[in-house]
Amino acid sequence: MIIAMDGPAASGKGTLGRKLAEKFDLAYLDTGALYRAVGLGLKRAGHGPEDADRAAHAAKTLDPDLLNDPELRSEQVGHMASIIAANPVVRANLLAFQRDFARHPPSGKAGAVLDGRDIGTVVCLMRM
Ligand SMILES: Nc1ncnc2c1ncn2[C@@H]1O[C@H](COP(=O)(O)OP(=O)(O)O)[C@@H](O)[C@H]1O
Ligand SMILES: Nc1ccn([C@@H]2O[C@H](COP(=O)(O)OP(=O)(O)O)[C@@H](O)[C@H]2O)c(=O)n1
Repeated sequence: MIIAMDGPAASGKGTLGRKLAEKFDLAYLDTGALYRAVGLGLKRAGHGPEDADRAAHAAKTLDPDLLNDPELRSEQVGHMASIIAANPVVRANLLAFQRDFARHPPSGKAGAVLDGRDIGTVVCLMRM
């Protein structure tokens, strides 16, 4: 089972998505965190979000440890994420990560909840 939570910022995707994942024992992925993690990785390496090639590479080689970093939620990293999210190569590279998570949820879970702006429209289409 895959549950797609689509919606704009602060519409409650994360709140409801986490609750659904807990209730049905599913894996949960906050896809905004992926874009934020790319931003945080660039920031730590001393680069800006406009560096398209570096952002694309960082998205392909995403460091999963960054997903749990407290700085992920900072306003600066959120701003970087919004610039990075406009890069089509970054989006394509993160698509692979998201689809893999949906197809093979971690920890042997029977399904996944994905939250983001484009889950039902792009990431988790019927024939992905
Ligand atoms: N059903 C709800 N009723 C009232 N407030 C809510 C509800 N769902 C979420 N919120 C609040 O709205 C804010 C944004 O929720 P969040 O789940 O972070 O949104 P998103 O993941 O879509 O950005 C949070 O402060 C959260 O506590
Ligand atoms: N599926 C997604 C999730 C986030 N994003 C972008 O990633 C940035 C960070 O998202 P966020 O963590 O603040 O998540 P929201 O609660 O704003 O959806 C935002 O600028 C979103 O536009 C995206 O483009 N596609």
